[in-house]
Amino acid sequence: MSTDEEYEEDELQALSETEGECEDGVLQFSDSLTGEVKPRILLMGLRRSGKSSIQKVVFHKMSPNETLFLESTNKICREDVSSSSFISFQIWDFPGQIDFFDPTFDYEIIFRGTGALIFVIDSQDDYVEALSRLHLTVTRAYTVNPDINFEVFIHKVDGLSDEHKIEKQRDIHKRANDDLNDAGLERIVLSFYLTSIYDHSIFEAFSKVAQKLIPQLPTLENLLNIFISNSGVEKAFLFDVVSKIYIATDSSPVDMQTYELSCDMIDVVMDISSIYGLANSEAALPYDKESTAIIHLNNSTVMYLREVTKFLAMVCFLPKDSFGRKGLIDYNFHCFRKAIEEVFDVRVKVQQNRKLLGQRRWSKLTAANTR
Ligand SMILES: Nc1nc2c(ncn2[C@@H]2O[C@H](COP(=O)(O)OP(=O)(O)OP(=O)(O)O)[C@@H](O)[C@H]2O)c(=O)[nH]1
Repeated sequence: MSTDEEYEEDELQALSETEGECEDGVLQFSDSLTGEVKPRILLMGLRRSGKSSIQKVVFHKMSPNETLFLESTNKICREDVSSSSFISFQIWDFPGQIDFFDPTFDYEIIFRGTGALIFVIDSQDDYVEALSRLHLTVTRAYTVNPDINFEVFIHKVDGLSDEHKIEKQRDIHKRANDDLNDAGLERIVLSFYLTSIYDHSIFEAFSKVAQKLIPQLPTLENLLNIFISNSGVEKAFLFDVVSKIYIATDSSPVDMQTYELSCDMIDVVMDISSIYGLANSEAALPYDKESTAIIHLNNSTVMYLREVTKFLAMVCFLPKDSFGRKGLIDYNFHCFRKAIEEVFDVRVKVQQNRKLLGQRRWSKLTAANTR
């Protein structure tokens, strides 16, 4: 074990002891010592900017209107998202008022294991304070861990006209980057997204954030490219059916309408299956190996959904003519699924090895502490 890792574990151990009284789902550190280490996604931003709403809508299927009744978060809330074999990370929702100068908040430990930091800015509010907070957060995080992906969600854009949205994005982009340039930190890259929980933009933005944390992404894209070019398909997405995050697509550009249609198709399949398709009513998901759907659109395009793994589905768009060769498409899909399984097998093996290593470290640590 490297000295760095030893140091981090000592710190985590100390912190887990001080955070001992946390409730379920609220910050606890011991898992990272015993089990698989999942990349962290931090949700930060000012109070009421919409952090908890984003988490609830994307990962808990909460309807956007219900978020009006969400109470303010006053503790760091951690949640594991490991619904699919590829999407495996933790989301940490921070209370808006977190103070970097508070000695009990050890931001170094938190940032060290972070994959992405999402900073939420309420676009319907004055964002001067949010921008200075963004600057402080990003510079702190970058000094601890320069590998973090910094993602800025310009949120609640549902109330703005298209012109206004672009204007705000340009202004926020300019001001945030100017602040970084003034501090001599132009090497920090911020990515900006216009988001709202009232449409699909939040799912699209989260998809892009999650994709950056999937090490197998180039392989998946490659497989999708091979699949579409040999099957007469125009566009294919690989979806996590629970969150409707697309974890990969082929290399042609993504058009928002296609993405929205795919999300709607997944909703239709899940809704119909949960009403009519469940043989065993205790099954966790109304989705299994038999799940498949074909929708003919009125513009001669066919949408085709197939199950790939327990939690992944492929949704593709193809012209009606190409769908005539369904046998070929199904054969190619079969090959695609086999390849995905192989990628998945490698990942499972790596995870098992990591877990073993973690358990060994944990027993070493506890043995050392009891001595
Ligand atoms: N119009 C609009 N309102 C939103 C959107 N997202 C969240 N909200 C509203 O913003 C308010 C605050 O949302 P929260 O999710 O509680 O905000 P938060 O950032 O978690 O707040 P703290 O827990 O205090 O840090 C709620 O009333 C939400 O309904 C959005 O995309 N559009």
